[in-house]
Amino acid sequence: MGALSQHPIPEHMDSFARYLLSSTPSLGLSYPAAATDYLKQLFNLQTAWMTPHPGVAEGIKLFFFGTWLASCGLWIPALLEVFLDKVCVTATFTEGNHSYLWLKAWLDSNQTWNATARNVQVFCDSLVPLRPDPRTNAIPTDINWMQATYLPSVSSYVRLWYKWHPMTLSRREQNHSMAGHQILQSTITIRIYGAWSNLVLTDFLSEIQKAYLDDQKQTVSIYHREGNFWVSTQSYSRRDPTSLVLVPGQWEALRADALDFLSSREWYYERGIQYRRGYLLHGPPGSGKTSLIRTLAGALGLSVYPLILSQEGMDDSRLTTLVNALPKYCIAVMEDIDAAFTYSVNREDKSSNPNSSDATGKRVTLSGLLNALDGLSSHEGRIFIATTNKYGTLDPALIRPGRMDLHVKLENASKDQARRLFVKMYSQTSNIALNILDASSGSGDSGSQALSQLLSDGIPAATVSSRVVSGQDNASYNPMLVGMVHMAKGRKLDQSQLDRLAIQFSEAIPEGEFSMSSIQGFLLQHKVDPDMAVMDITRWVQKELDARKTASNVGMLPTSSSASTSGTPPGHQDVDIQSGAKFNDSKAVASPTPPLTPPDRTPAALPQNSESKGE
Ligand SMILES: Nc1ncnc2c1ncn2[C@@H]1O[C@H](COP(=O)(O)OP(=O)(O)OP(=O)(O)O)[C@@H](O)[C@H]1O
Repeated sequence: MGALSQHPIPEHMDSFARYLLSSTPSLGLSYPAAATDYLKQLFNLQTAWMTPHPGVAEGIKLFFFGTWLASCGLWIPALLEVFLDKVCVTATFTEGNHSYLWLKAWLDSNQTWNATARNVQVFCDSLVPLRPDPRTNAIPTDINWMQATYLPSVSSYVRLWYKWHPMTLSRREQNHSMAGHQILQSTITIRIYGAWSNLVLTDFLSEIQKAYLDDQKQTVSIYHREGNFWVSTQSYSRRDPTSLVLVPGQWEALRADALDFLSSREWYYERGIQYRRGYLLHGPPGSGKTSLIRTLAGALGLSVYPLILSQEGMDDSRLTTLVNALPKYCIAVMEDIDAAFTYSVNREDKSSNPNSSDATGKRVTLSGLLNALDGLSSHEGRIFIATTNKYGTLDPALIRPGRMDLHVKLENASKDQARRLFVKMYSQTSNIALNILDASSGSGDSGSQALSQLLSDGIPAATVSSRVVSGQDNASYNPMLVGMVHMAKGRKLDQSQLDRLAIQFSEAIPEGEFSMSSIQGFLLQHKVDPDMAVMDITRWVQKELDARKTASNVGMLPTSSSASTSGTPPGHQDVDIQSGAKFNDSKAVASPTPPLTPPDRTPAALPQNSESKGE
């Protein structure tokens, strides 16, 4: 304590002690003697403690400075965030969500981005629409050309401009668990600077959505099931509706009905009717059911969601989950709906077939399917399309109006369809593909070199083609190529020559005997040689009919392919989508100028809410 007395009591402490003693008489101290001593000791003790070794004092200062700096590291970014929140808009786009595809389509079509992109990850996709080459500003014409698209590299920043606003993009990737699978999920965050209101983001979103929709006009996306989710896995170029050779008016009527449905949301809401539409496409194999769905999806600009009812692991509850997870405005497809149930698709037939469940013991039941189709969730703009080759076996409850509103019957090729398919195949616009392996050029890949070799061996193109495909080979002829060879450009036909050959061709095709796909297959064998196709058709038809007769004799095939079509399910009449006449009446359908009445909204075509499901 001796050291403590070295420190003189400061003036202000003295006055403070006086004040303290006057205000706290309970301490029982009298100033100055005892109290002064007491305070002196107290003060000296304190100052001694606060006057450590100079090195320690510096350390303490350093400690406080470090703490201050560290707190700056916390509050400066927080303050910056508050500031940026005021002047920037930040938005995140996660892979798997539609908005991510919008952003990607916008980036793909953004010329500044494509011309200035650095530090990027490159993707190559043959189905992305071709963009002009930034160097030449021209669309690449080489048909092997695949469009490269860029995304910012992971963890890098990219700077762009959006309508006079600086913008940054950054991309992250994270492992994400989905239905037991680890999926690498990418997230892109954009920040638009100088955006005082959210309107800039609204503008941006509508711009990127438009870019996506513009792309979608050229391709159709197909989604697939991953557990209980839908993921986009594929896209394909839209099919030109004119390449689909149907009964006149059939395509136009179906398309008009679907377009009218898509623009009739209010109509459905006002009447309290589920805003959904169902189409049932039925007809023999190869009559174009799948092609029609794809073409329709392209024409409507909707994505396709296949509901594969017989897929392993699919049961009622999963089906309902998947149907509920469908987005607004899409096409859900149930192909070969009859095959979903290995027993008859009829509620009366309750015989439980031991083969009817998959290895997991799960399967979809008819009641489950009906419940999923009717569903409690909103069906906002969904189009359900089912296909079948066995129309007659389907349960009436499944295909009644309200579930399957329009039944579209596709048939084996008529003479008229065969003629139009021929014209389509050999019209000059389709010669584009024929230039790929132009043997006469002698240049190019090994395929065309092989063909050049054949030609230089003195075998005329048409001879090789026809000998290989027409089965005229004799023992001494050992073709080096089996199947259709693409020899050279086809003979150029003017319209009258083409029409004349097409009529000759169609006259050899028996009405309603062959599927469109088998005729297409035949024509593909002669794709550069229309004359040979006409010469060979009679032989081919006879061969096919003989083969059928043989097969039917051994009990493998019905004598006529028409027998394989379906019939009409009990209690149901087909609705002709054009005229309201029975769809079974092919003559009415084939009328060259079908009346295009408005899509049916007759009471019969609307859901019968009162009808119980799955009874
Ligand atoms: N009406 C048609 N017009 C043009 N091509 C057709 C037509 N029908 C079928 N094809 C062609 O035949 C092939 C098979 O057609 P698609 O798969 O659409 O038939 P499908 O009726 O769905 O057959 P399946 O019942 O066996 O699934 C396709 O290459 C398609 O282009």
